This record gives sequence, structure tokens and C-alpha cells, in this order.
Amino acid sequence: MASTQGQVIVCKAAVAWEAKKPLTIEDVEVAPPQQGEVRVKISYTALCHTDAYTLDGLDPEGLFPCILGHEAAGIVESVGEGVTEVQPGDHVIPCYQAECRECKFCKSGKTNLCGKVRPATGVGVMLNDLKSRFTVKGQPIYHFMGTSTFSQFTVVHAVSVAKVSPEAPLEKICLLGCGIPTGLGAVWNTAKVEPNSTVAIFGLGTVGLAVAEGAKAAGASRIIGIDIDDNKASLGEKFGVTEFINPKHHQKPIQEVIVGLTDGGVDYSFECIGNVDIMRSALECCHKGWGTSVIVGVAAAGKEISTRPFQLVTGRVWKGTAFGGFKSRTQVPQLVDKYLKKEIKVDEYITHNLPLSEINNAFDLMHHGRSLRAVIHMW
Ligand SMILES: NC(=O)c1ccc[n+]([C@@H]2O[C@H](COP(=O)([O-])OP(=O)(O)OC[C@H]3O[C@@H](n4cnc5c(N)ncnc54)[C@H](O)[C@@H]3O)[C@@H](O)[C@H]2O)c1
Ligand SMILES: N[C@@H](CCC(=O)N[C@@H](CSCO)C(=O)NCC(=O)O)C(=O)O
Ligand SMILES: [Zn+2]
Ligand SMILES: [Zn+2]
Repeated sequence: MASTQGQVIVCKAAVAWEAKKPLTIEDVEVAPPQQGEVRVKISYTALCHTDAYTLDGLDPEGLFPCILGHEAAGIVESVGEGVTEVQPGDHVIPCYQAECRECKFCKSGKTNLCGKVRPATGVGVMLNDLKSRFTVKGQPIYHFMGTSTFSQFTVVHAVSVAKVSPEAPLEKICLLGCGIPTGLGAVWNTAKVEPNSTVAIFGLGTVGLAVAEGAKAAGASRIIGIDIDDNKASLGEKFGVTEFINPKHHQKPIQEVIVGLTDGGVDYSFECIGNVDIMRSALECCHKGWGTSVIVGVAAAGKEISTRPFQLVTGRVWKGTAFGGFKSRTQVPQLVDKYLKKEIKVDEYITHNLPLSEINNAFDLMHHGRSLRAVIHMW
């Protein structure tokens, strides 16, 4: 095939023109990568709840028109000046959480957050010239989370690209771009759950089920799954949930139910929904003196958390996690290798496979709670 390096590529992409409106498939012009950038041919992308949250107009950083998508895998088409970490043909996972290894955050040893490109990705552009690489009939289209994987080709910062084993099936490992690492890492890196701990998980979507999988691997003795969808009871068991509670079947506040079941509360809890009232329940179902609650869910613009300070004075700890605390470029390839060694599940989270033309159906499935991950086949 003739090289497309240095040329504008015209390809299909699902464009979000405005909030709360279905995406439309457009011919998008994708400019060549500039200095420190990589153009990636996206093979497969899944949908995460965060894509729906932004499309629904709930994200204070949401900009339109944009190309959503941040859980994907593909192959490098070309690289810009100065890029040495990857080359055309490499299999990669674009990572919304960059890892430059040079900034204050990366060097701190305290966080997986990276400050290098975040100011640009937060406003939908590339760092080099603060412009977008996408246009439709000449009109600029914003990037999203520095990834924009609902396009057959995307341009990302080189510090946001994890090079992975070419042995791994791209149609599966696309999921390692967000939801699964977030859940596993929330347990292993953020909470650091110890053997024999008790755990409560609020929301058993992909993220919550990955928390269950991580908690089981960490040796938790009780893993309590909480969801308003009764179908999640049997599903949860497959990922390690040992007890299921549907709050709708209880009169008392759910935190009181859990405290009663666990001799004073759980050691660790995880909020995997994005609901600030449930974040409070998750904190308050933790054991006095040491219980730790991790906020994983992303709450809508304007929402704030609250509790009585006494909850913290008496030893409960409130934390949050982004991408499960994993350092993206270093650790995503390791997670891919773990999948190849069958040490972590991936296939089990995929409930639907759809062509790009049906991407709006994938959003409907998610909104109706009928899918875990729907994988979009881009070609
Ligand atoms: N912090 C991060 O890095 C990160 C990464 C990925 C996703 N997220 C966020 O995590 C959350 C979960 O993502 P997902 O893709 O698994 O979503 P999902 O929609 O697949 O799952 C959400 C689950 O929560 C359940 N639920 C909804 N309301 C509930 C309630 N009031 N009580 C109990 N259960 C309830 C639903 O039935 C569903 O099973 C979202 O907010 C997403 O934006 C955060
Ligand atoms: N833009 C929102 C916040 C969105 C958010 O918190 N995103 C998570 C990843 S969700 C992936 O599905 C995250 O990693 N945040 C850290 C970061 O964005 O640097 C808002 O402004 O409230
Ligand atoms: Zn996500
Ligand atoms: Zn950095």
C-alpha cells in the first residue's frame, strides 16, 4: 500500500456535533502528525461511560463538535518529528492519561498523573500548535481526552501512546485503554487491598466488575456488590462478587445495611457509578478507624460530595483514582502481557461487537444497562 506519511488522510469518524445528539458518521480530514505526535490507525474502540457522560453534556471540559472515544487499540501509521518511542506498524493503545517521564508529576513517584499535555487535551487541541488535527469540510473538530478514538485515524501525543505486544488481539485489548485497568488499579494501586479484607463495590459495570476481579486477586474475603440492576447479581459472581445487594429492596440507607452485615463496616469501598449521593454511602459504609473509600466514578458538572467531617475524624479515608493509578506507557504493555498469560480477564467484559455505523446503538445499549463493553469495529 502507498505510504500516507505526511499527507492528509480522509477517513470515517463518528462526530459529536452537539451535546445530547446522536453522533453522525462523517468524512474527516486528519492532518499529519507534528513534532512529538503519532498518527494511529484505530482498529477497534470500545465505549466507556465517560464517553456517554461527555456526550450528555455533563462534562465541564466537554467541547463540541468533537470526536469522542478513549478505549481503543490500533497500529501506528506515521510519526512526527522527534518521535523515537514508536514507529509505523507498531501495535499501540492510546492512553488518555499521558506519561512523559519528565514532568513534576511523572518524577514525583507519587502519582500516575502527567502534566505535560494535559493543558492541551483539556481544551481539545494538540500541544504543539494548540490546534486540532481534525477537520470536516475545513471546520475544525475538537479532540477528546487526547485520544479521539471514534475515528479510523487519530493523532495523539507520543507521550500518550503505549506500545504493546503484536501478539495480542487488538479487538480485545482495546479494553485495556480504560475501564479494566481503572478497576484493577483502584484496588491494587490506590486502595492497596490486603488479603482477607472486606470490600464493597457500588456499581457493577465494567469498572466495578474489574474492581471485583482485582479484589478477588488481592485475596479479599468478602466482596459485596451493590447495584440497582438485579441482573448484576449472577454476573458479579463471575468476577468475584461474593454477596449482592440491590438498594431498592431495602428500606434503610444502604450504608446502614452494609455496616450491619459487616460488624461495623467494610475495610474498603469503591464508588463506580459517578453519583455523589452514592459516594457518601460508600464512605459511610467503611469501618471506623481505618475504612478507605475510593471514588472512581465521574460526577456531573456542578456536583459536589459531602459527609459529616466526623466520618473522617474517626479514621475513614476518602480517596480517588484516575486510570487506577497505573502509569500508562509503562504499565499498559504489562497489562497486555498479563492478559496474554491469562492472568487477567478481558474477553469476559465484551458483550457486543458492532460496526462504526451502529455506534449510536452502542450508546443506547449502555444507557439501558444492556451492555458491559460494546466493541466498535472501525473498518
Ligand atoms: N476514574 C477513572 O479513571 C474512570 C475510568 C473509567 C470510568 N470511570 C467512571 O466510572 C463509572 C463507571 O463506568 P462504567 O463504564 O463501568 O459504567 P457503567 O454504566 O457500565 O456501569 C455503571 C453501573 O452502575 C449501576 N448503577 C447506576 N446507578 C446506580 C445506583 N444509584 N446504585 C447502584 N448502582 C447503580 C448501573 O446499573 C451499572 O451497572 C462512570 O462514572 C465512569 O465515568 C472513571
Ligand atoms: N473532565 C471531567 C473529569 C473527567 C475525569 O475525571 N476523567 C477521569 C478519567 S474517566 C475515564 O473514563 C480522569 O482520569 N481524570 C483525570 C484527568 O482528567 O486528568 C471534569 O472536568 O470534571
Ligand atoms: Zn473510560
Ligand atoms: Zn509527565
